[in-house]
Amino acid sequence: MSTKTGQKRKSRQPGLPRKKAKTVHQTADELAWKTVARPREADFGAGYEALLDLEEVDNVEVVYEATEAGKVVRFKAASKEEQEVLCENEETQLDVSEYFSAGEEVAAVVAPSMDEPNNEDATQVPPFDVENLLPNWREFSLHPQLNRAVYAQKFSKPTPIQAEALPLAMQGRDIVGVAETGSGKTLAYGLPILQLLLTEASVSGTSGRPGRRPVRALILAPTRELALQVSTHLNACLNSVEGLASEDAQNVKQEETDTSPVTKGKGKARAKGKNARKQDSSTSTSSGAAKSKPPPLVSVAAIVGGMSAQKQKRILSRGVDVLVATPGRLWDIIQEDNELADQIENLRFLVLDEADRMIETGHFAEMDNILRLTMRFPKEDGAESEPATGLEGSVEPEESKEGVKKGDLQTFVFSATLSKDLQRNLKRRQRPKKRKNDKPASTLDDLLLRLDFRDASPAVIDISPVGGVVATLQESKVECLASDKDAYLYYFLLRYPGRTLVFLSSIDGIRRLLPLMDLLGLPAFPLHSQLEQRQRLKNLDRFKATPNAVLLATDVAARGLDVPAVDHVVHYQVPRAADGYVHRNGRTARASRRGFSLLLCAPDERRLVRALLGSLGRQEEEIPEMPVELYLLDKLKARIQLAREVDTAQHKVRKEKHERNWLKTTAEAMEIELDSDFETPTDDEGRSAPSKRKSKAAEAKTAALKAELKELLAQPLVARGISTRYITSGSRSIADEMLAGQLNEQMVGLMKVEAGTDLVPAKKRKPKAKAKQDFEEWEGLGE
Ligand SMILES: Nc1ncnc2c1ncn2[C@@H]1O[C@H](COP(=O)(O)OP(=O)(O)OP(=O)(O)O)[C@@H](O)[C@H]1O
Repeated sequence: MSTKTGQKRKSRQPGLPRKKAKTVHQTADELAWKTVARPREADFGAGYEALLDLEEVDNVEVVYEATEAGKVVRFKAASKEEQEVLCENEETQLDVSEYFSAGEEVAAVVAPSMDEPNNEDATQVPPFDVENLLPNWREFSLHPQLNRAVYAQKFSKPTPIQAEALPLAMQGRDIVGVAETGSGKTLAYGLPILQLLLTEASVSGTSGRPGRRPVRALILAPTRELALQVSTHLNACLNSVEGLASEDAQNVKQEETDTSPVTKGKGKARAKGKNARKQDSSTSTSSGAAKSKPPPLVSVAAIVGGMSAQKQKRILSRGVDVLVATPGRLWDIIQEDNELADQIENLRFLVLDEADRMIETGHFAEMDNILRLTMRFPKEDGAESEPATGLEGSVEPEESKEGVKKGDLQTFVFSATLSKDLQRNLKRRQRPKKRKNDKPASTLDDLLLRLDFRDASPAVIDISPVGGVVATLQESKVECLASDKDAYLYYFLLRYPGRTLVFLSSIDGIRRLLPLMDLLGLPAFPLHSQLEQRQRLKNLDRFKATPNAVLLATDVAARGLDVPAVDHVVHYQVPRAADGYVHRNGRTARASRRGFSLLLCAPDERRLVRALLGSLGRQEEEIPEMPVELYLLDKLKARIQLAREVDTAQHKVRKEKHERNWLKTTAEAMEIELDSDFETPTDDEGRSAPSKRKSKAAEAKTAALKAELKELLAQPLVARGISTRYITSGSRSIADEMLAGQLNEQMVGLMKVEAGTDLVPAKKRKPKAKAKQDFEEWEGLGE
């Protein structure tokens, strides 16, 4: 399955004789697009192949015509058919560079392609030996394709949320699922959806289905990254049997069928898939199967921002069974696509993933509009909905024992942080009762209570840990002055090497910290909303690929991002709300792996920490303190001080150069000859002596500071009591530990330990001394 998000369009091949081609006007969709190789510079690495595929088209001329509706684009293509269709969208000219520079505003689509391996033969998927290979999944009777995918991804057993949600979802129940971050919620709702769609498609087949296939499942996600991730995750279940074929094929019956198109992987495996396809076609030419490319059995696509409306429509028109979308972009498309609106009205599955975040991203209105389409009877302000009429499907619905009608919409709401109150209200479908002086119900309450659950009593599965803490997460904190946070962070990074995600509350903070990290020789990458999407993904990729890398991020990275192997999360600033703390921590300790979080808390943030933990039903003292060798910390402070000076000096030199260049360029543009008093040129020749001296001095100062920093960084950081000259002397001999490789590589004399293994319990705070008069006893009036 291929994914396409960008596009490169050639209007006409140079040198093509225009007159010879018989041209007709076509829409962008009707042109004969061909996939072209992705340039190396556009390679974002594993997991993000979805973001850019290129297409080109030959023998097409683009012409602009003025109409009453404004300027429109027409495509003149050499073709046999003589038709003229108006293409109204200027976006059809979008090319790759526009896509990159357009940042957040443009839309991207991850979508199935017809020329990739498809699972058309899923009806012939060989039986899977679930008894022996996946005994823990046996009871769910998954479709063989899903069993194979689960096996290929080495998911030996369902996670607790999956184990609870799957049977209920397969009974047709609506589900409100709350489980810790990284606990496999995506498949908890994804597997039941794919199970039903694969089973239905296996029975009915797809090739014969006429017209546009309707969207059966809609998954709404709050961020572009999360939506792409969900779609990739689900696609992996439809395709990823590659690993199985190579590693464990001998265990699986009818192994030869693993190389059928049904079992091809996506993403990295695509190249292999193509080769295999070539072989397939060479061996099966008689059947002609390789030539005809029917649509995939079940297709998953994400509409998340990044490309033209034309392309999105084209993807949808090919038929998408599971649509993963962010609400804003989806609503834009629905407004222009009545057919899609109809399909949303007749969905089989509706999923809200990280619903609470969707409100924060400001998509309330769009999400509300989309949800209205899914209601049986649009209702006012959360009023109780009417019961189902039974007219929804062509088949008479059957009552299940829970009162759910077969074929009805099933709604799944999942998050790691849905409040207990909201869960109860969702279940009862009640607005919280308003009492006098009550705060208004939250926007999220309002929104979710608009959901028209078909299930009289949606199942609530809440297996979120008490206080939001994942069992494999070790938390800690350091109380320090705000001005010392850099030093503590530096200390942490050297003391406990590992992949570390540092959350800051402002982009300015990231911009300040980044050069410091660079000067201190730490591999750090930024991630925030002002970076172009391309850069964001690139940095994420570098972070994944670099050992001990540091990602400096705002809360844009707090939810849903499933970056494997994040060892540590550092809250450089305390998050503003409790769920922010839970979700940030959730980027580590995922899928039962160990993880560690450190909260850097300045004195003025302590109240916030107390409130935040209080709302999670916890106390400040529960979070142990990270031990710090103050002797070494002082040495690190000296390094940081020097690095700051270098940064300031460099900044000054850069600023001066920039100003000189600006003056020169402006003068040239205005055709003004600058007075000799002005130092205009950037080259040394034309500049005045004092100016040259000044900048030379600044550059020399920077160079000297840099040399000083280099020297300081080269000096080993030695813990107190350790002799580096004679490793068997000093107050502690480190010879044996050195030989055993037990020592930290950055800090001489400290043991190599994982973060979290040497924590000290937090100090109990003394209760504030009561005011004196409290202790003075009334002794009555003297006689
Ligand atoms: N049964 C399983 N066994 C092992 N790993 C699994 C299983 N199911 C999913 N995973 C893996 O666990 C990781 C986390 O899954 P997922 O992203 O669905 O978590 P989540 O609960 O949605 O997290 P968040 O709340 O942060 O969005 C993914 O890398 C996924 O591949």
